[in-house]
Amino acid sequence: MELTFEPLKNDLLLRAAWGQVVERPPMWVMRQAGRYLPEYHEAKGNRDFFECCRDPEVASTITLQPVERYAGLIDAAIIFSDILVIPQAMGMVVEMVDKKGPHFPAPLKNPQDPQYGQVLDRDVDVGKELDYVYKAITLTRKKLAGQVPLIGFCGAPWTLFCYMVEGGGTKLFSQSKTWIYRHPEESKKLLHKIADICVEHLALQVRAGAQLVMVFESWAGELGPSAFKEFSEPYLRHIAQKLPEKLKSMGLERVPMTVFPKGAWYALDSACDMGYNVVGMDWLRDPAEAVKIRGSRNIVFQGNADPGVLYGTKEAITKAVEEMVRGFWVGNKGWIANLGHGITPGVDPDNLKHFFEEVHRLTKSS
Ligand SMILES: Cc1c2[nH]c(c1CCC(=O)O)Cc1[nH]c(c(CCC(=O)O)c1C)Cc1[nH]c(c(CCC(=O)O)c1C)Cc1[nH]c(c(C)c1CCC(=O)O)C2
Repeated sequence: MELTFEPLKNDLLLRAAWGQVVERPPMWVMRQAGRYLPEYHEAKGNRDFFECCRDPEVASTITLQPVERYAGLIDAAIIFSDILVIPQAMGMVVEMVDKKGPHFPAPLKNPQDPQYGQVLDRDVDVGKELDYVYKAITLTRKKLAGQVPLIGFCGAPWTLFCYMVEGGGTKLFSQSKTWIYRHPEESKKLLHKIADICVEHLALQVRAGAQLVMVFESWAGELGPSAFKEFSEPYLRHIAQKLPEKLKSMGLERVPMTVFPKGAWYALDSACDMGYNVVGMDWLRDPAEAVKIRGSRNIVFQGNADPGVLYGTKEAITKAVEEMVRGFWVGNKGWIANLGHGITPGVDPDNLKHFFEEVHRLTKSS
């Protein structure tokens, strides 16, 4: 049951993500639909964040805002949703506290916490629980009318696990570390359960119209190399392996897959072998060094300017773009221009325009 939409007028992102030679690098930025845009606040009004995610009309409107503002420059839309919809689908309560971020009133305390057993045993009907995401994706594809491809996403198991046990953002990761270093087997059971739900959620997003999927491992950098190998990598691999199988069983074509193991600079080499087409990276990594590590593998990089450079001058932004272009843009392939993490509140939207224009200017004839 494949839905049909208007053909893509701009498929640059998809061609680049498959590793093809392209006329210029595609570009978009993480969190491009968000708080730095005045029109975002207008569309959101005084609604709660998750209320906006659950309303396909509002979610699609917000998704389209950067595509409209940066028309002709931006090469992708990313569905307005959140990584924390998976813990919600698993039965946990998650609130978004204004200016503070996500809050779980009842995080998973330890393996004896009855909620842990409930979350593990629960037979999650992902299609039903997250139906609003799929409706928002389908509606967004219709509204996009082929302008640019639509990206679907999920949080990676380790990152979602952190939120589920910490109850929100954290600097110490004390609960997450207590779990993995005191209860490794119980932690892995939960990570595995989350990974299976990720596969299902991504597959259903593709069925609804997502044309590339991205897995956000935002807290990868909290793990050292060996803990990453044990508590993050196996689940990232699981997703990359199972998603194409799942899509096939649903009669759907495969889509390019991106992994973003933020902060895990030591894992770049293995990230190139995890089964993903695209590997995202933050600004701690020098582009030319990353390209060296990749070697001859047909992996595409995504990133990686410091999002904070957008608080700077136009000259500073130009310099950051020049560094990326010099390092990443070799042989007219292998790079999707982006920031190294999400765009932050308070950035002047015109500075993002300058960022996009400079990527264009500096890559058009090379
Ligand atoms: C860790 C994480 C979350 N959510 C997400 C991640 C992974 C990426 C990353 O590492 O940043 C992913 C995400 N969140 C959002 C998107 C939408 C699409 C897009 O990129 O434009 C995406 C891809 C919207 C959002 N998700 C959220 C907002 C802000 C909501 C608001 O206050 O209006 C938006 C636009 C809220 C959110 N959601 C989350 C946090 C920590 C916060 C709050 C604080 C913050 O942004 O610093 C969890």
